[in-house]
Amino acid sequence: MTQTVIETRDLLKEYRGRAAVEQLNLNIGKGEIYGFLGPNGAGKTTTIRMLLGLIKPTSGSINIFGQDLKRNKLQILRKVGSLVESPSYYGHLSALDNLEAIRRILNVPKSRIAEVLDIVSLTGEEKRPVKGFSLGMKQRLGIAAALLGSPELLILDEPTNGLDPSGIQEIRSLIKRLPVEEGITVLVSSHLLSEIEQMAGTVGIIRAGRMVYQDTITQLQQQAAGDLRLAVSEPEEALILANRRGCGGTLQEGRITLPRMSDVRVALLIKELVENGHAIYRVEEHRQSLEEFFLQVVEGGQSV
Ligand SMILES: Nc1ncnc2c1ncn2[C@@H]1O[C@H](COP(=O)(O)OP(=O)(O)OP(=O)(O)O)[C@@H](O)[C@H]1O
Repeated sequence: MTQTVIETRDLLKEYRGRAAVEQLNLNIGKGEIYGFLGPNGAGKTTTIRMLLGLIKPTSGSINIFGQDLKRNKLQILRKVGSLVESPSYYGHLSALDNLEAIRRILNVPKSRIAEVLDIVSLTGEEKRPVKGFSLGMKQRLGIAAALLGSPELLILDEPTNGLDPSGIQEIRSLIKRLPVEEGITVLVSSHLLSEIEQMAGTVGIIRAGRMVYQDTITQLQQQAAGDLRLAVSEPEEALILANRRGCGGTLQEGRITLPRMSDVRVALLIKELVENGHAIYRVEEHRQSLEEFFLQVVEGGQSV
């Protein structure tokens, strides 16, 4: 069984009596890339700040590496790297000098700087002043800084915000390599499903402070898969036959619309329709795009 790295129970954070995060039960397994999705103001940053011990939950519990964050904060946070909001630097200093300042605080070997520069593909750029870096390079330097302490868990809050497509691509491929090459578990937040879809194995969708969906990307894709549409010669009679088989179909614009069902059931239904003299003109799967599904989830129109 996969080891759990982050587990929250009924996490609640209130600001002046108003819940920013409510009944949040996160479950993140070791070596996962967990995509934490939600529109602006949904409560992602508030959750992340609680996970990093930057703010205290109003109630509920946070377990990281199997330990209670409240009781073992320092011990836990020593193994966590993070990038929350834009990283801050000394612009006039080089990437190397910026990393060196953090290295001294963390008291890690000097050789670690070259390692993290290599991981984020900034080797060769380390002597340039950071103020001349592109936004994407600055973000990568922020990730390098977060990796200096050889964390087991990396928490990134909207790391691609404001980046151009090539910057987004660089960060994405960097994040994807981390569990495989460095054995790091990653929690990455975003408000864009398209971005998370391409790197995360599991997603948690938060809406108005509450988790409304938490499962694998594969499962999310299956949920988004739509219904089946049949164009047949005698739709009314065909629908009666299908519903006698418990298919739960309806008639829409002269076509039979059926909820998602297994390939075997589809084959049996078609066979039976043909045997009963129906001509089948078309069998179509109407797929909802993942983005449409996501919007339905975050706008509250879909129960998942
Ligand atoms: N310090 C605070 N005081 C009062 N309300 C706050 C505070 N911090 C956050 N909130 C409120 O909590 C809710 C969640 O905010 P949060 O920043 O966690 O959302 P988010 O999902 O990270 O969104 P964004 O992507 O815009 O940062 C919002 O309604 C916000 O106004």
